[in-house]
Amino acid sequence: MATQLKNLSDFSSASEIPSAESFSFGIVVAEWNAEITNALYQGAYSTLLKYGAKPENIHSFTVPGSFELTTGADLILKNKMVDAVICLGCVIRGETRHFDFICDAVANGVTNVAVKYSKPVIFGVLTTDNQQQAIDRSGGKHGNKGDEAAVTAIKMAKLNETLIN
Ligand SMILES: Nc1c(NC[C@H](O)[C@H](O)[C@H](O)CO)[nH]c(=O)[nH]c1=O
Ligand SMILES: CC(=O)[C@@H](O)COP(=O)(O)O
Repeated sequence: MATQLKNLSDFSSASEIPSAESFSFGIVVAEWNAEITNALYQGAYSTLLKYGAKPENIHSFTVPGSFELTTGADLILKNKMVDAVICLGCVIRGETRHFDFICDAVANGVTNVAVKYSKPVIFGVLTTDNQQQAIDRSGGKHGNKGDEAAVTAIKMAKLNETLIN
């Protein structure tokens, strides 16, 4: 698996990460699998602060499940002046095909919201076969996808700023 070859929190050799000081962010977090999504949120929030974001410029909200992340992101961009939205969730496969429908809906949904508002909407959603894979990617041995989502949001906000000006 690709993630096993890359730590989600290792940016030591990554391209330069811009300062987040001038940017505002929305974070929308799914309540399903809260012990995982709370860890993703802590990773994302702390990473934004690490690269200079101001607490007052980080607007955080929760939604019931990952399926609602699309609507959450849309409502944030409709009502808040932010430079990027980070969507955090954890979808763990069950016995039925419900997993597939949620994952497809969220991936396509957040992409459509990003295009609708011409703003970066980051897919920080774990889509795993079991709980252990989610634990490993929310602060475990493979790092924290929340960290990765925050860095992606900073880089995309900078790109947007560069291309607008
Ligand atoms: N099973 C998981 C869900 N299911 C709930 C859906 O996301 C949605 O809230 C419901 O279908 C009502 O629209 N959500 C997750 O985030 N993770 C899961 O594993
Ligand atoms: C991803 C889901 O919705 C899943 O947790 C639901 O479990 P099941 O497919 O066994 O109903």
